[in-house]
Amino acid sequence: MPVKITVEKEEKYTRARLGKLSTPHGEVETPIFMPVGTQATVKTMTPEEVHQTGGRLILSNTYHLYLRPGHDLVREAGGLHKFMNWHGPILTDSGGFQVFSLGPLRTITEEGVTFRSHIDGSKHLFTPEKVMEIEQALGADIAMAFDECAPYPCDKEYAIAALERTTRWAERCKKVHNRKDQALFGIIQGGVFNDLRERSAKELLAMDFPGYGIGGLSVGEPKDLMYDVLDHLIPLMPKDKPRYLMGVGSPDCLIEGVIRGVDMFDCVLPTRIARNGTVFTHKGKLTVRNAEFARDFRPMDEQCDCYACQNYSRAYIRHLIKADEILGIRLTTIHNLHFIQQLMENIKDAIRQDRLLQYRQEFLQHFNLG
Ligand SMILES: CNc1nc2cc3c(=O)[nH]c(N)nc3c(CCO)c2[nH]1
Ligand SMILES: [Zn+2]
Repeated sequence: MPVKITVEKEEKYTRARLGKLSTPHGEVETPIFMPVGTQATVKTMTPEEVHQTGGRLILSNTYHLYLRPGHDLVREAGGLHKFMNWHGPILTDSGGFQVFSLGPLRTITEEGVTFRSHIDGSKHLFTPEKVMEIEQALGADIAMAFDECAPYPCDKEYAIAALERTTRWAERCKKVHNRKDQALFGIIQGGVFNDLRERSAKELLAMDFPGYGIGGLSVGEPKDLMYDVLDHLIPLMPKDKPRYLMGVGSPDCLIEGVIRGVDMFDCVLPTRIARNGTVFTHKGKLTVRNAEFARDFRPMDEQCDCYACQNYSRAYIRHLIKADEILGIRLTTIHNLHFIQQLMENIKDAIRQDRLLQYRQEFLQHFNLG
């Protein structure tokens, strides 16, 4: 069993749980936030900085690495861990989401998805079998099955067709996946329809994957709708397998997801907004590039002990960003990754003390959303 979760403690008043996820590249604590390293790098960070800010398990993308530099090259390099010098666990997404977000540039058939590269417009076909070949060549510890992520909103017929295809494609992935040191996770679909979610879960649970992604969410649906899907779905999932809510999320969604029993998260938000000069602080979001901070010599977040907040002022970081100096977005990225990982540490502490609902209250009080 290359990947296994051991639940250490269930929080008394919620479905939250503290766990250990063991993988061929080491053991990590859950709940866990995975920084996104789409093209085999967490943008602007060295692996040491990703680790320093609290990152332990990172995500990379099959779609992007297949197109550039190519999975054969990564295999020749000795696999993704060696290629990018990250020696902790890695998870690769299957491209299910990426090719579907390509919109008109792609065509879905039972065989797979034909799409045009966003890089040079060349034509490609992703089938479940092809995606498994790519993910096995990349060599991540966890490989996601090739799925069809239905958009939001979509009518029930569309969600049914996408769910049924996702189940058939999951079978095809399982049939050809044979890398023993890599865990294949199924992905539950079903849109925002609880009866379809139940059906997708049942069909995929019957295939006995070692872990499950919860797909088709964080695609523009209202947060309350996402929470409602989780409230209905998670009780149907086995307690001894990891639950990975794909593409989530913002600080409030991380807390709400943990409360509902989610173990794993990934989201580009912290690193993406950092590159736009916006950071999370204990008092909400702050866009440090704004003129109001030109002569503000305080740290970005006065309660933060990250490298950026301990050594640099808002004025300096704003100056760097305005001057297009790369150090600027490196510092905002260091801070945002540290902030999110610190939030996960606080959440784990709250689970240990059975006070996660109080922690939610305390955190959301100051952290004005938006
Ligand atoms: C940002 N929101 C989001 N929703 C997602 C939904 C899916 C999904 O349904 N399937 C797959 N394979 N990946 C997904 C990803 C990429 C990973 O972050 C998503 N990302
Ligand atoms: Zn900081």
